[in-house]
Amino acid sequence: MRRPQRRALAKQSRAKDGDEIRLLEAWIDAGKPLPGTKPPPPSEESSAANARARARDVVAKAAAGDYSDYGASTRFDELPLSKKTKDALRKAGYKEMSEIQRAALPHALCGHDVLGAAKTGSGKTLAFVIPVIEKLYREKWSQEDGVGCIILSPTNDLAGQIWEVVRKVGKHHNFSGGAIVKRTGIEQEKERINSLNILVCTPGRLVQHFDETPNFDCSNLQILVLDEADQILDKNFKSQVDIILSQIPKARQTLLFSATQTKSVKDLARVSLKNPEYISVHEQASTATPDNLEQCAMIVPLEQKLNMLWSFIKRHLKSKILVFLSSVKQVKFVYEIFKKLRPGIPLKCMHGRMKYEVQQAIVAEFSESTSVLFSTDIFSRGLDIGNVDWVVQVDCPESVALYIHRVGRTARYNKKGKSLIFLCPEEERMLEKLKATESKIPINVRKPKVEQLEQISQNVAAVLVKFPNLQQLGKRAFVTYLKSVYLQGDKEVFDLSRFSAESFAAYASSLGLPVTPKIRFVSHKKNVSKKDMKDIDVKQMKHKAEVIEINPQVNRYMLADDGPDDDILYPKKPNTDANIYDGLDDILSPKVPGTDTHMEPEKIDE
Ligand SMILES: Nc1ncnc2c1ncn2[C@@H]1O[C@H](COP(=O)(O)OP(=O)(O)OP(=O)(O)O)[C@@H](O)[C@H]1O
Repeated sequence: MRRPQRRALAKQSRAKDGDEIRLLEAWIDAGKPLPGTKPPPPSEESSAANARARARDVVAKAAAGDYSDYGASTRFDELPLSKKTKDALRKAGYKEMSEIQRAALPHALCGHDVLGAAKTGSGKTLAFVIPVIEKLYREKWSQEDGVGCIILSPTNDLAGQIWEVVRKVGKHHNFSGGAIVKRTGIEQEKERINSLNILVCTPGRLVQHFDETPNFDCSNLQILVLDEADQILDKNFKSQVDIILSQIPKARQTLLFSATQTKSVKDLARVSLKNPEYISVHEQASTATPDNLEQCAMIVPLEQKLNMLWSFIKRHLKSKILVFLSSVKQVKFVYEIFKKLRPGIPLKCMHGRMKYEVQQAIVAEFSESTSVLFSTDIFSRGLDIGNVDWVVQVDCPESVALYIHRVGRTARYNKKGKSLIFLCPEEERMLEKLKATESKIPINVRKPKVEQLEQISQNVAAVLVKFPNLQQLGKRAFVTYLKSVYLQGDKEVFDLSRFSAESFAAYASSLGLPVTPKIRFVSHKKNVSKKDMKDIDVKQMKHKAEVIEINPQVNRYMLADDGPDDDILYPKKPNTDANIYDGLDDILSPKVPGTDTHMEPEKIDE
């Protein structure tokens, strides 16, 4: 007897939806902002009761055919959104819109393409998630309609986080979807992917489906979203993004968001935006980083970095600290050594070679506890962890943009935060870049307090004697650090030839290593160029490597010592942890009904 009742309720709900959709469409059309317009500054703060009454009034007027210009709204409940979305937003505690949401939502809701830029932690995710949900709702999208929206993110972790926001905002709707983030279950996923309405994934994983999943069909796609758009459109993702763009319809809405937006016309031409709205809410701001962020830099010689980091942690035992290092080996080594030395605060580490589930567990633990998390750049963009007190950059970021994303893991959405960057004297050019007027980064340079610096290299050396496997790891950390400097494109900042042989020896000693690992620079007889190097079988070359010298002047490629293949130097590619694009680790998590990452189909409005 329950079934007919459920069916009747579903029918009733659909009829109700139909009425609401008609109202929303009329409202969106009648009150839509003109192209190129920005919202007026919000009027004087009114009381919460007034705001609620104003919102009720706006909705009642719309129902009576008197449509407001929602482009001036300050609250979510004043926008032409479905009741299901408004209820979910209210329950999640979202009432007032942030600047980027005020500016972008009215345009995105009425179907414009949007290119949105706003500082880190300013609420860009809701600015694209809400229009996605609303568009599919107004199109009466159902499972049978297949993939209606693709949201591309540069990493699995960020895809998972975006999916959680989609789930939260869409919880009263009937769409299916998921973050495509786990390798296991690909076969199961292939069977289901065509019935998912919203896919959140990295470009690499999506391409894998275009290649491997028979009948994978995106011909009905309504919206494409690129989060961290500047990164998705850069050269590392180019071939994957080109494949995706060739497989999806041109008649679609496209939303691009990032804290450091691409301005390259060539990049934008690739995504074929139609009369896009360029929304850059903080363009006139005096800083490119959050206002509540206090930033400082210290010039620290390479061999003092570990001492400095240790001393910093010891002086901030009650803080939540996120530490960026340049490679997986660095992260593992510093984590293992500090764990043995016990600074008096819980330590964690995260990098792209970990299983997605492990990463998720670490992120969850880190969100909830006072601790130190050592991480590669897998964590630098988009991830939203509450209450990070400090971001410490032990190794120099590859660009000013990456610096902005890394420090943006703290001081999120009106919260306060602090950041510290260690720069070697050889990398001072980066300091000039950060301090340049156009970078708009208010950074103070502080002198390290020598009296507060604890020298730990002897303790580290003692740990290495006790745990020989750590000695091997230390050696790898040394090699990969040099390798990462060598691989960086910006040679004004990253130039191994500026470091002396003595500083390498001192650095090795600071890592507790009894001797400086031998780094082999292969000077190829034929003077191989970087371009030609791509065609060389690096493994084969390794066996007959002509080891010459540590001489950064020669036109050379560096081969690591006799370690495993991942220490061989070869041109930078996507899908390596150093580059944070975890394409190879992209794994799909199938959205099986009943699992908690599935938007339940056919759920009736509560
Ligand atoms: N209108 C709002 N009211 C209250 N909190 C909000 C609002 N919008 C977003 N937030 C919160 O602000 C935090 C940052 O939001 P979000 O992750 O979307 O920032 P972002 O701009 O995408 O940052 P990034 O550039 O680092 O990716 C999140 O915890 C989110 O829940």
